Amino acid sequence: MGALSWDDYFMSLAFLTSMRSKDPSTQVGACIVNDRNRIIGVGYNGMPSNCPNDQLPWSKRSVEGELATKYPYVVHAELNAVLNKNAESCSGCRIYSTLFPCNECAKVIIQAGIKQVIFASDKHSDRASAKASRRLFELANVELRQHVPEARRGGRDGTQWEKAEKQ
Ligand SMILES: O=c1ccn([C@H]2C[C@H](O)[C@@H](COP(=O)(O)O)O2)c(=O)[nH]1
Ligand SMILES: [Zn+2]
Repeated sequence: MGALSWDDYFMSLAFLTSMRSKDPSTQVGACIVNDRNRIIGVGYNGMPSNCPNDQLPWSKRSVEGELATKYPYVVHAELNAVLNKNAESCSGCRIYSTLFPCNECAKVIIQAGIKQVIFASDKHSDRASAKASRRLFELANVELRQHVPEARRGGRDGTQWEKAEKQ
C-alpha cells in the first residue's frame, strides 16, 4: 500500500481533531495547512476556554428557547483553528474541515487570507448559513472542494471514512 495522500492525511487529522468535541450531534474538526504542507493550526467545536462545560448546554433545541441551546455559546472548529495558529499568518493557506463552514466561519476564513477550503460533509447545505458561505467564498475567490477519499477512488480501505460519514 502506498503513502497516504496529503488530502487524506490532513482530512484524517481534521477527523481525529473532531473527536475531541463534546457536541453529541456534530463533532467538527479543522486543520489549516500552508503551501509547504506544514500544519498551521487545528481546532474543533467546543465551548470557550475557562467556561465550565457542565454549565453550558449541548442541546440542539429547547422549549426554553435559543439561550438554552448550544448555538449561542459554541466556538466553531474553523474559528478555533485560526485562533490556535502557530504561525504569524494564515495567508495563502488551505483549510480542511470535516463540515462545510458556516457563514461566520466563512468570514473568518476570508479575513484570515485562507485561499482554499476542503470539506468532507455538506450535511447542512440547505441552511441559510451554508448558502451565505458559498456566496461569500465565491465573491472572495476562495476555492471550494469536497474531499473524495482515495478509498472512494478505488484505493485503500475506507472504513474510517464510512464511520465519519454516518455522523
Ligand atoms: O462552520 C461550522 C458550523 C458548525 N460547527 C459546529 C457548531 C455545532 O457545535 C455543530 C453543528 O451542530 P448541529 O447539531 O449539526 O446543528 O457544528 C462548526 O464547528 N463549524
Ligand atoms: Zn462556523
